[in-house]
Amino acid sequence: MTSVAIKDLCLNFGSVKVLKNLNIDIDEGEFLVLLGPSGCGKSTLLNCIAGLLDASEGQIFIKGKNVTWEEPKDRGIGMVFQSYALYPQMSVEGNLAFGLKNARMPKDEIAKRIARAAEILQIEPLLQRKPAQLSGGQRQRVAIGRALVRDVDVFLFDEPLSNLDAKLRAELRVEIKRLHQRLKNTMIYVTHDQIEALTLADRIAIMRNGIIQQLAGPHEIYNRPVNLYVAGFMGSPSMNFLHGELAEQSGETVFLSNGVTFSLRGYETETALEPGRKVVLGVRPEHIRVDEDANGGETHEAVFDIEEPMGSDNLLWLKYAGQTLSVRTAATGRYSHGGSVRLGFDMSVASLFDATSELRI
Ligand SMILES: Nc1ncnc2c1ncn2[C@@H]1O[C@H](COP(=O)(O)OP(=O)(O)OP(=O)(O)O)[C@@H](O)[C@H]1O
Repeated sequence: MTSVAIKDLCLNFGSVKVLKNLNIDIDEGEFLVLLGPSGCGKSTLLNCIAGLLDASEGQIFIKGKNVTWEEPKDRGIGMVFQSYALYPQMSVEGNLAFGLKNARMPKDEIAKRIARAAEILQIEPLLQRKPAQLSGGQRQRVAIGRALVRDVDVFLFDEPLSNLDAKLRAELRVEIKRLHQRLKNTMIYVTHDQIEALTLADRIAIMRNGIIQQLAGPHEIYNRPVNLYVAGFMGSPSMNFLHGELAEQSGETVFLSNGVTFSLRGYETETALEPGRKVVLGVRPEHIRVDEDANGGETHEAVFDIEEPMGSDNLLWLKYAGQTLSVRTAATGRYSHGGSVRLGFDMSVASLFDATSELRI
């Protein structure tokens, strides 16, 4: 069943169109991540769903009810902000109880809900402390608790982990995933961190300039990006892009780039690969094999520039066909600047894009 439906949603700030005709159906219990660069409209979309901003056009439905003009408190949503938004003069317990007291909930029900949230989030020992006496991670847990006690259908998170250091961010990320598995609420989560998006999401909506570029599962987005933008945005370091054109040689379609020929054997597409078409070949750093691993099939000689050890593996930066390539490999310390490295490209996991439309072929 659909939990949140966004229909033809537009939002303008004066003459600036920030959200452009968005349509999304979010299933009950789904974890949807809104991902994109700063300024693409993620928070604006979340705020529209929350009712903190009014839509300029279109409608928002939550559990089948049109909530486009409902007050935030009547939408059945709980929101968690990056800034925690806790009341500094109140204890953790006071912060958790505040909204419920305002809604005139009976005391014993409030106590029951706080006890449950505190148990789920493991903040029982902190209930009498003030926010200033908590670490960043503990504060964010309390902020999540405040949404939890409201017993809402939909949780909205606006970059909840951005203020935390890397280690804590990774820990809380796992806790949020666990929380979702336990509660099975619908969650909509804004971030610009692609690791958070890939690890948490059932589906990711990649946004750019107020438009959704691709809405799909993490595997699909990473492996079959619909256009050059999504391909370049997901993955660190970015997918390698080689510019060139399609050609036919000995009855086979090949890719030519700066005088180098690549066989496209293994590349799956339903589109005709017409010779002469200008294209961009995209290959992820982990999909290029080096040296002995590259044996078998077509190989290419690239020139080694530098190596970046990443702990679990290494990044090699190479020059090939006048372009820079990054390659992720277990091999280390073997190469010297200017030396040659043999490469094998696996076309079954590569991406081809039309150079003009930038769409996947
Ligand atoms: N109140 C406002 N008035 C005018 N323009 C605004 C207002 N709020 C946001 N914007 C603009 O709308 C665009 C989208 O902003 P939004 O905060 O939704 O982006 P975002 O993707 O969440 O970015 P970030 O990750 O930096 O928070 C930006 O260009 C921003 O400058």
